[in-house]
Amino acid sequence: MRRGKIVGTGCVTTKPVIEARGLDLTFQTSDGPIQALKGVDLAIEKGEFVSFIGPSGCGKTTFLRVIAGLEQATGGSVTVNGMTPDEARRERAYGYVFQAAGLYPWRTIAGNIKLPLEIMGYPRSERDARVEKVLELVDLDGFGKKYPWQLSGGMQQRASIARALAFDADIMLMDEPFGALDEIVRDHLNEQLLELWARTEKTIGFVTHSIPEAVYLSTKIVVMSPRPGRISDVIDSPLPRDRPLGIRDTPEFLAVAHRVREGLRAGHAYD
Ligand SMILES: Nc1ncnc2c1ncn2[C@@H]1O[C@H](COP(=O)(O)OP(=O)(O)OP(=O)(O)O)[C@@H](O)[C@H]1O
Repeated sequence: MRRGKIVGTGCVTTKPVIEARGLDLTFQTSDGPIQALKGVDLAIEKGEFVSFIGPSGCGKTTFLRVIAGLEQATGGSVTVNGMTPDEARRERAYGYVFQAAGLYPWRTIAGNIKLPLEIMGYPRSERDARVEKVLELVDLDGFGKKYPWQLSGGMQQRASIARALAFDADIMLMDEPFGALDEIVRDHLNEQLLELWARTEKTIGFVTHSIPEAVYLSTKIVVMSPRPGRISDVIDSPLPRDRPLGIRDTPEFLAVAHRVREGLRAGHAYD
């Protein structure tokens, strides 16, 4: 059994869904080694919404890619649902959302969402049922027959989230999915993402540059600093899970945002 509960002497402990221990990653480049991650320790529990925030080059994307098995660590370990990242990738343990929506322009929205399911050999009826379900989850029901260019940027990004949801994995890894969108659209998508998270109870890892976005979305905020990339603070949010956008004006929210900002400032002291 790869995942689940460890039952000890009368107490039940749930294993973290994602766990990194002493994680190092050094890229060998023609200009010499680049230490992208150093001594990263982190445990993410089931159902958490974890944001990674830090200045450019601090290793946020690299960390997400290591979790996803798209980069190999050069030291330490990572487990995903108790598996190596490579095994977890093969078992489709996560959905991955990239910075750009990356939809094929010659395929309809439904066709884009279906593509990975087709490659994996899912039967047609199953594919159609899944597409309908995920379009509804991202509030795009009725848009399956449209082409990407017929949708706004925010809708395209929602379609790419739908594509990542199609395998119904428990984990979603999202690399700055709303970075290119204007603030009003972003606010709306943040609200929708929280609703989606509440409905599906997924575990989410989310990269962002935005302090308000990190604080609004997360149950845990991981502040990272560069050269070498490491974790400088981990903040467990005291905010309730049910969060109207107005929560951003409350003293509790501003206190968390202040701590994130302080963590980022401390990280910049390495410059
Ligand atoms: N494939 C690679 N080969 C060599 N160096 C790399 C590679 N990928 C990332 N790096 C380097 O590793 C460091 C961390 O990069 P990474 O993209 O993870 O940072 P980031 O925090 O996500 O940055 P940003 O916010 O700009 O996306 C940077 O110095 C980057 O140049």
